Amino acid sequence: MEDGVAAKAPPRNLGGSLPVPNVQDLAARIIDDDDQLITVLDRYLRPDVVVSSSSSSSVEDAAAAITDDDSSWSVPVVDLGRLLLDPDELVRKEEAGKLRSACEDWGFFQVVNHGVPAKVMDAMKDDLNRFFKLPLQEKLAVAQEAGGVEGYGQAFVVSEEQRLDYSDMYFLFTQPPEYRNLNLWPSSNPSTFRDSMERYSVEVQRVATDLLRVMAKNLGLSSEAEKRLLTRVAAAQSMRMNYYPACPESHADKVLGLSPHSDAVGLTLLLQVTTTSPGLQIRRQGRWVPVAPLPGALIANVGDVVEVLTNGKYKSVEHRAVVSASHERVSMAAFHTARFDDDAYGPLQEMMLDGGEQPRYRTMSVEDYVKLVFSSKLDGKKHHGRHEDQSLPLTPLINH
Ligand SMILES: O=C(O)CCC(=O)C(=O)O
Ligand SMILES: [Fe+2]
Repeated sequence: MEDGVAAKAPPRNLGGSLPVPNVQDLAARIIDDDDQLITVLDRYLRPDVVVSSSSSSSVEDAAAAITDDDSSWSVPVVDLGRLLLDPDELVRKEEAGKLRSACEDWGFFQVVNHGVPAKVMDAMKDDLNRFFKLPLQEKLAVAQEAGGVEGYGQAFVVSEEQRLDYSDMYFLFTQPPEYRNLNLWPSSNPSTFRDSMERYSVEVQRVATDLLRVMAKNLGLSSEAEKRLLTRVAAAQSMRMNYYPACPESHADKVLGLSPHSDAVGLTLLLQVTTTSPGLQIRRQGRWVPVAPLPGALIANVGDVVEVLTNGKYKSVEHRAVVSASHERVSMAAFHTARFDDDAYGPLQEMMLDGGEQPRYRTMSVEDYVKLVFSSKLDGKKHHGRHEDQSLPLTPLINH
């Protein structure tokens, strides 16, 4: 992708999901009768999963799931204002050190003081809450089309046997503006949705870019390699908006809001739209660790693409969402990626040459990679992660 060249609309044949029931609608019609529930929720039940703390109704309860240890289980916090703007270089360096260890050791961190105006965040949250509260028929005005990935519906359902996630989602390409399919953006209800999304999207892409610049410095990349990192990781953006209805008490710990997965993108910035009800958990040292929503923060996480570009120095981390017995929950993930016409995802030369390392991941065209992602189910860490296995033949799909 050359600078200044107008982007073409994304390919329309990226794959799609099998149609599934609307979970918000299903939850609204559920009667608290155990026999009936088992039938209605059959495809959502996870006999193989122990969902701890899912029935907790408050942030405190979720945090309490990790009481035996201490703050070493809370996700690190990075202050972006301090990182970029503090007049004292030592302070900036100290914050950059925090970002480095967050990337190397956690793969997840909360970003505070990020400069996204509170009114931009609040308007986005309000419009999203309003959207999900609309009657089903109105939401279906922006429903996913058969074979498409954008719109209101579900993603990653590839078989009738698959266990389903207890959530609905609304997915849109947001950056560059040429990627937008405005037919799938509400125009009149909520009437401010498009405007809120435009403003929020620009701000969040700026936060991703700021973070990546410091990450490039932390990795010791040249300005050339930094540019490549930014093009591969923050040239495009899509939003996945998630709605998790409350689930009857007797079943809330038997379903999952979102299956364990790592994000198949460069860098994710997640907004916990609902801050009063926890749900996000990350896998760390074999345990599921809840991430308590910090009001106003964005939660950043390293995606599979950054893992590939850094040749495994920064690793993506598995996470999932659990549901509450008493509260609905809304979240919004901003995914940052390359543009579709960028050539390929693969380890950056500089990330290998420095340590004289071999590439540990295959190089794959961006479009093939995205198609692979959308045609699979969410199932832990995979895609490029799979190619880390040294026993796999390292056959580049395309050379570059
Ligand atoms: O709802 C959450 O907290 C997690 C959402 C998420 O992981 C995703 O949309 O990829
Ligand atoms: Fe995710």
